[in-house]
Amino acid sequence: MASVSVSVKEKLQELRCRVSDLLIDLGDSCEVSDQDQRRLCSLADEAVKNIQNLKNLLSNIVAKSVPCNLDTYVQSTKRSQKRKQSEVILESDDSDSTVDYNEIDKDQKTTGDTLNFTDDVDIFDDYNLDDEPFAAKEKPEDNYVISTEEEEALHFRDRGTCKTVPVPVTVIDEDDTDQMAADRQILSAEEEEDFEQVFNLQEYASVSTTVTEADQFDDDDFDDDMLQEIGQAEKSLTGDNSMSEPEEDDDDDLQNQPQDAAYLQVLKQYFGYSKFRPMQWKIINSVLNEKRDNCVIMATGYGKSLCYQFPSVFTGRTTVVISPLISLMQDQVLGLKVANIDACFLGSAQENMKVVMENLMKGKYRVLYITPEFAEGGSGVISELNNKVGIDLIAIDEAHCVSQWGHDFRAAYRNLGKFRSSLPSIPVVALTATATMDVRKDICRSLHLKNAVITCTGFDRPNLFLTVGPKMGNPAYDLRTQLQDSINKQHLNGSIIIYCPTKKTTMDVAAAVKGIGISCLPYHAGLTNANRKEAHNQFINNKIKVVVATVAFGMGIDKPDVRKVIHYGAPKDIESYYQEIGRAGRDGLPSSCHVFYAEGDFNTSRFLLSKMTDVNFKKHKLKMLSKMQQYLGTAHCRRRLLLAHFESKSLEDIGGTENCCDNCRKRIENSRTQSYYDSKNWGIKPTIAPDEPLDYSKEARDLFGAIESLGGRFGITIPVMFLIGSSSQKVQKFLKFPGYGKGK
Ligand SMILES: Nc1ncnc2c1ncn2[C@@H]1O[C@H](COP(=O)(O)OP(=O)(O)OP(=O)(O)O)[C@@H](O)[C@H]1O
Repeated sequence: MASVSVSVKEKLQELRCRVSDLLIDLGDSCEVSDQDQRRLCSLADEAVKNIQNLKNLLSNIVAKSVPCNLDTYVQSTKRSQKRKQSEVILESDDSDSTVDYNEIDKDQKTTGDTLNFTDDVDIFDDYNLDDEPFAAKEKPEDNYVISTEEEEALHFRDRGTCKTVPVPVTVIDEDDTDQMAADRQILSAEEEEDFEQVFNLQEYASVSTTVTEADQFDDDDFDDDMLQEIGQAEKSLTGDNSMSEPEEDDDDDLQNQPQDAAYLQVLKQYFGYSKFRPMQWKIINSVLNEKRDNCVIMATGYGKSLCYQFPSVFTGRTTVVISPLISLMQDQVLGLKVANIDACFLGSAQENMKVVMENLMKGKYRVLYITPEFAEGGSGVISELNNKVGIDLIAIDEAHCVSQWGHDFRAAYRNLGKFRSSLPSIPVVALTATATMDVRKDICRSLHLKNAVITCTGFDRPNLFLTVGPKMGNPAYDLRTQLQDSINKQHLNGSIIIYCPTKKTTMDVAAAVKGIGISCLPYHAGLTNANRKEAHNQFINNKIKVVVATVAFGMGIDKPDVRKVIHYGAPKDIESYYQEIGRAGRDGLPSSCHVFYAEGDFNTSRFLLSKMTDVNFKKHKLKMLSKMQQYLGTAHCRRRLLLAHFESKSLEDIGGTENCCDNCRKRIENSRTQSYYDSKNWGIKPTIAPDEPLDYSKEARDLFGAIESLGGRFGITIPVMFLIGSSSQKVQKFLKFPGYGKGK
């Protein structure tokens, strides 16, 4: 008998990756011959049979050892690596990239050794979460043991009951072997964000079964009423091209600034700001002087960090910050140290843990960062800190992770309510940039906030210009216009992030960008830690102006001069999109956000959703997906559509200007043309009505009619020539066919 090894799970993971890649490729493919269709079908049938065999085998193994539902087990292989992990292979080449288990050090394990988890081995908080934005991580359960035969069979070897299993290996592209080897080397890179969607869905699905009726809600879609309201607001604003200013620092009334100059002095001395932004002081005051809980929803880049960093710098006590990412915490600690504020984090990447703990208890640090997993088991440390030094507040950053209905659910966040209850006298401040009404309620309820002050600054980022365009599938061709500035000028003023949905697209797009003469680097979880750090540093330090990345890149990026965020492929949902474009224009200067998309971009998501068993959750995710589709396809103001997801208030004052979005700009230009025609009394109408979406249904019907009439044998050119009644030789033989010249 042998413990089930990481490589078994990796194989399963690879299998999942291959299948998902195939689906993505399929989404983009256009024409497949009948013969190829048949071959594909028979290969797919064969693969399905083999997967069934694999499931049966796993079923036997699992039934012997761990009582769990097989489907859940197979589908959540990735999560299982953390939850039921029995071995971890120690890394050799890049200590940063791997697990830093104190327990391993003690046992003096060496590279290549395996570590069997037992109850005494506490791996809490020991994953490097750098690349695992919101991976659920839980204390592993006991080992379970499988036979050598079973394990070998799981390695897809031709043995025993598993004779038919080898097929998945043949599906792996040779080109991908390096990539997979890289994936194997780094435990944290297993969290491949290409499949984040799959895992999130599965995790949601498994968790959502525990949702009580009270937890469920009906999320409003962008229904007709809402679109009508948006349309009316647009009409009322047509012609107004003044740029609405962000509600920003100008508001200097008494409520926004402290009476006592001592606060402003600390603000200046440590943070370098001469005044608080609106709402910052209100939150700080309610924590420091009223000891109130707070739920803070602030637009991206508004200044949430100061709200929790300031209090303990002022009092000389400590603030505990719970944050989802080690890299984010490392950046923040570094930033604070530069400002001469002592800070630390407790987690795997912390060296000299003993010294840090001693200093912590002596009151050296103003800000202590921990992960939610640490909080789960670390309330003892925190209450000791409170007794010895005093804690001003517990801040829960990215608090939307607490909600299953948000876009980045993380299981350990769900347990922070218990952590909070164990320290009832310390005020809690939950902060996020993206929370709908229901997510806000979920945050307050799950974190057990008491009589919380709710602050919402509004979500609008008026300096971001929003546009959408078709994705033709050739990145170099598609991106050329968007990157024109960079091509023309040697030194682009500001930086660009290009987001792609998969690792493969990331590499393709990066190659295309390089091909058109712009230096850039890719960033995704399949690269080594060193490569990712390199890309990150070069981007932050302006050595490269363009980074092409999956969504793994960006959380905590506070680069002020990102001038463009481009999505090459539809974003996952509105909330993720809002968060991702939040990295543009943080200095408040005009910046733009463009999405290239094609209808097929949603195919994979739809397919995955169709497999979900939890009806309510599936419904919710489908709504989120269709909202994103509506955003991309709308002829109305995109900004209002985007904000309508978060705001319940009237959107009349928002957007509608030339600098708002492509649709508003078009509408204003058209209305100008209309006025011009009117002033000339020419009686000619512009071809496009100023405030109405265009109806091309007749043209579409005619085109389909022409395609049908011609027997569906041609591309688009011949049917169009046929429709317009062309006299070209090419359509001469079709003159008598029904529909010829119908579109003249
Ligand atoms: N009172 C202030 N005056 C001037 N600048 C400020 C003030 N407070 C914060 N900032 C600046 O605002 C920027 C954004 O701050 P911060 O990173 O805290 O935003 P955030 O709300 O956490 O954004 P995100 O949700 O996108 O991470 C930083 O560059 C910070 O220096």
